[in-house]
Amino acid sequence: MNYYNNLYSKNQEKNILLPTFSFCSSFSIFLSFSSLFILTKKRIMPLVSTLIQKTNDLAHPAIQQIIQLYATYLLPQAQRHKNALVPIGTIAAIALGIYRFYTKISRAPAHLQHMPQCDYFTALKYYFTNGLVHEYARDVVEPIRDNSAGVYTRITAEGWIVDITDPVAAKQMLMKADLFPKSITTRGAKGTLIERFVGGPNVIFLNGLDWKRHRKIANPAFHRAFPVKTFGHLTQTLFKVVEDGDVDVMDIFTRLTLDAIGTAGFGFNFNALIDKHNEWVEGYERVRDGMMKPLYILLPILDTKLVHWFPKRQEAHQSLTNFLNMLDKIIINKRETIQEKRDKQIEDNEKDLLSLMIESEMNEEDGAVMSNEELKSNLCVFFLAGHDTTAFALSCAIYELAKHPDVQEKVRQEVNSILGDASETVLPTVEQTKQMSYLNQVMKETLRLHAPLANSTSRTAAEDIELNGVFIPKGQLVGLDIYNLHRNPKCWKDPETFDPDRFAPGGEAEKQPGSGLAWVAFSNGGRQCIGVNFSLAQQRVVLSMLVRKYNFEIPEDSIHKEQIQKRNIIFSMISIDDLKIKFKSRY
Ligand code: HEM
Repeated sequence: MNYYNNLYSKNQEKNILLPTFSFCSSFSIFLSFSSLFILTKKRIMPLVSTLIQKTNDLAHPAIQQIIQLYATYLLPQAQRHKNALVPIGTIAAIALGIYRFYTKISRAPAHLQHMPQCDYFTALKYYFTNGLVHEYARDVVEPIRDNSAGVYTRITAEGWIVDITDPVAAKQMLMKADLFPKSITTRGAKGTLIERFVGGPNVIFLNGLDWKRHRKIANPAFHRAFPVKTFGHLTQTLFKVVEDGDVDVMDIFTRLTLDAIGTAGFGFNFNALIDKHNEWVEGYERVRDGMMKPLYILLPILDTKLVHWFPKRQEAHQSLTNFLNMLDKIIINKRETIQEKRDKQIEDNEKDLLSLMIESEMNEEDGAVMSNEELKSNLCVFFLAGHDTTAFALSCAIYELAKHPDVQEKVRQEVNSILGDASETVLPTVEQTKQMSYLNQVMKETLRLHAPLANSTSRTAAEDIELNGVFIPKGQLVGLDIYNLHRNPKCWKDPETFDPDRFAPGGEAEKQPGSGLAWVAFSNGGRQCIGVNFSLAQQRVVLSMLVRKYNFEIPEDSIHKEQIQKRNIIFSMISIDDLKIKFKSRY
């Protein structure tokens, strides 16, 4: 643990707040010296002129403008009226101080200057204003990606990170999980909303032996849980809620996936599809929305010691406490019922993930266990990682089907050939969904263009290492830029075009250059998404039932007509505002 703490503190030195403090102190010193010079009035003019010239050569255009103003208007005045020296000197000192501040924080640290860097302020603006993903990619990342080894650096709230957009480098990183442990900076500061929800001991953030123990207990649950009946019933409920006309797909799929993860995760029905204003749904939304506020990530003290100043924030904390208390009770009850059923040898059909994890722990021969606290923390991350992501994937799939009527019809024909074309609702079985190969291609191509996680969580290089020939120093934060890797023209022909045939047998996806990884929607290697099959099964059931029941079109006045307007939210998750699709019943 000490080892990770050392890496942590090393990374913290690169946090964006620290240069601010260092600026304040160096600026004060600078100001004192300049004032001293000015007050003694000794040969001040030649010194000022030299400084101006030197700074002007190096400075950013904005600073150059300030210097030009100073040299054109203020300096001549100063030469005429000697009394004006003090204020003018102070302005000069401030301008130079700003320049120093700018260069100090906006340039990547020396050990990263051998790789391309994203513009600092553009990156910050994107982060804090929930910027549009495609604009950021087009203006900032693409020029860097296409003219480099696909390894670049950018600033984030965690500090300077090295991001990967190249398939070979991606493979090198993902296949050496031990050399790239998860960074603990991602968890958030102690006591914040984020940290209380997902920062506990769970499979997403743990490393080493603890991670292995969690994964060992959770893996069997995810290999056995294919609750297709649950997914089918929820889709039937969705049919009752949706009316013909413009449907906000993000809204309905977020509600459906919330009910799915509640029911299939730990046997709790949020009832979000039927009643989206009930206390549990609204409570969960308060927590989710609260976690997306960058201000509290940047200034965690507002979320902890000073939280009593912010009543809305307190409400979010209270909702989280209610949710965590509810999970505590569920876990205790589940342990008791499972033990009872074991004693009476009663078999359940579709078991939830929590039951399967408790059973897998009971079956462990080498005695690996998970405490109730650990079980709870894992349920929280299954929640966060599993429900918005799948809702996003479903929404984008329906969008692409609406945009490409030929693909929509081909999927419908395939599904009808398996489930029958009678005008009635049919719940597919696991076996039937596995036969839907074209639907599967559509899902994969959707996840390529619209990966719900635009970036992986950050890792920390455990030693000096090279990625695709680029040197990465020990202790450096590293991550996958999934969005820009999935659109890398070195891997994909016409990467912006939606083409499910890329994933046909023998298609482009199977013929990737080198031995890299160009499709990593669920990551890969030891730390691949544990919920991949759970999510894919859910998508197959929901999409196959929807294409049989409805035709889809993009409304004429949609802001997404040409391209989905995706926004960066938190943890590199992406959201879409107001994505409406026209639904028309077929029966
Ligand atoms: C379309 C849906 C989903 C996508 C695109 C997705 C994507 C990902 C990605 C990219 C990672 C790797 C993150 C990293 O290494 O930084 C990941 C990890 C993970 N995902 Fe998912 N996920 C999805 C659904 C789910 C579901 C349904 C669950 C659980 C119910 C889940 C649980 C997890 C967990 C626990 C991890 C961490 C695994 C580990 O580190 O051992 N995900 N997911």
